[in-house]
Amino acid sequence: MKLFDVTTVDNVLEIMKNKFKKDIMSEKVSLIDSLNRYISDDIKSNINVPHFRKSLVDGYSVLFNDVFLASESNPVCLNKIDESYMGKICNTLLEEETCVYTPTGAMVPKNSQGVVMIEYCEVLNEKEILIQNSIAFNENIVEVGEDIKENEVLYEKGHLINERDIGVLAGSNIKEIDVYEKLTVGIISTGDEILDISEDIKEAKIKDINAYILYGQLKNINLNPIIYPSAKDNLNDIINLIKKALNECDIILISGGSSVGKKDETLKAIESFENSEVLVEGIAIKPGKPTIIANICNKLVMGLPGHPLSCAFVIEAIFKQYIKSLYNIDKEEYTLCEFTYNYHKAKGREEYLGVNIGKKDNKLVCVPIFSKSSTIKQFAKCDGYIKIDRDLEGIKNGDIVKVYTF
Ligand SMILES: Nc1nc2c(c(=O)[nH]1)N[C@H]1C(S)=C(S)[C@@H](COP(=O)(O)OP(=O)(O)OC[C@H]3O[C@@H](n4cnc5c(N)ncnc54)[C@H](O)[C@@H]3O)O[C@H]1N2
Ligand code: MOO
Repeated sequence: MKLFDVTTVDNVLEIMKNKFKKDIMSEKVSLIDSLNRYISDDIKSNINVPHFRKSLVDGYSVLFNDVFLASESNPVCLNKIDESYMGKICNTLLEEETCVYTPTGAMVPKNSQGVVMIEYCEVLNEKEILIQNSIAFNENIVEVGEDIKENEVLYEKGHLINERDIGVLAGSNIKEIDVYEKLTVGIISTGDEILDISEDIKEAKIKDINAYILYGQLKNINLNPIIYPSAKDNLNDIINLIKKALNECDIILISGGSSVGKKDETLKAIESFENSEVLVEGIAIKPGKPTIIANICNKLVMGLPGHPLSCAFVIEAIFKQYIKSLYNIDKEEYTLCEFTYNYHKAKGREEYLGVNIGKKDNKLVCVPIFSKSSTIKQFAKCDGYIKIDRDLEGIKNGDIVKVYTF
């Protein structure tokens, strides 16, 4: 009976980083195409945002001394000398006892010392406005560069651009971004029981989950995933698909068949290649132990466990770390939370546990979400996961843990 000779996570990462070093080139993409890409250079703002003083509300620009005593019972009458228009320069300067109508977002007069909201103003006629409320100095004015300063470093090299970032970049007049080139990753699901997306459920067959989760996980980290049609548990089928993927991809991920069952063909398929080398056969992690790491023609080929939860965790905890190392990113991103459960684990394997984050007594807390490795719904609902060190025997209620959020 074959038993796995498992390798620790640190050793696995060392092997991957040494064997599959790559110089990742940089390319320029349009702002919209920079979503979910790692930037290959720092990005600075071209401009101040806003680049002109503007009003936060619909109201009247005023001088502070004119209105600071104004109230409903003691209103102040000001002369309306102009209006500011959206998108236009306002050159008018305020003088004592004057005001300028300023809609939300329009430029305020250069010497404006605040904007009184229209709700607190009564229009007596075209020229006279009754101000019925005071304001603080410069209230309701957005100052030049208040949001973003010209030349401010917005994002550092290695940052992954998200949906909010592209808004920041658009507002900062950035049109093109330097990002790391995408590596192409082939996804091959294996198993007699696996149905492709177009096939309906029949017999004891199941729909392919792994290919789709893998696709999403890879897409989110600057990679170009290709889903190949699934392969039966047939050595030749798997070999042929690997050959095709070797021609088209930089990395190949094969899910299923990495364990010890009699139909588990991934290892045999890998070993059938002349230029192949199996580097890791089993990792000291839970879930995800039956993971294979191999080299075929100097390309990384991973045999991932078929169970969806295990497959997804190997990508989160191992593969993503390797990919980040290619972009020279060593920053760990996590949220510290108090663990609210007494969890026991066996020593010897690093363990990953999905968690949900909540708040208790103004503290961030997390609760573990338990599910079998064959399931996926609970995992999809987790806010993130924690890693429990190989040598620990568990975590106690009240311990502070790092939550790696999704
Ligand atoms: N006797 C033992 N049995 C198992 C062991 C073991 O050590 N001894 N390890 C278990 C662990 S842990 C895992 S994880 C799985 C890994 O199995 P394989 O990688 O060989 O994968 P399969 O046997 O092909 O499939 C396992 C399971 O996952 C389902 N599956 C496979 N591919 C997909 C897919 N693309 N989408 C959705 N579900 C998929 C498959 O139908 C099976 O139910 O082995 C344990 N067994
Ligand atoms: O380790 Mo398996 O990878 O738990 O299901």
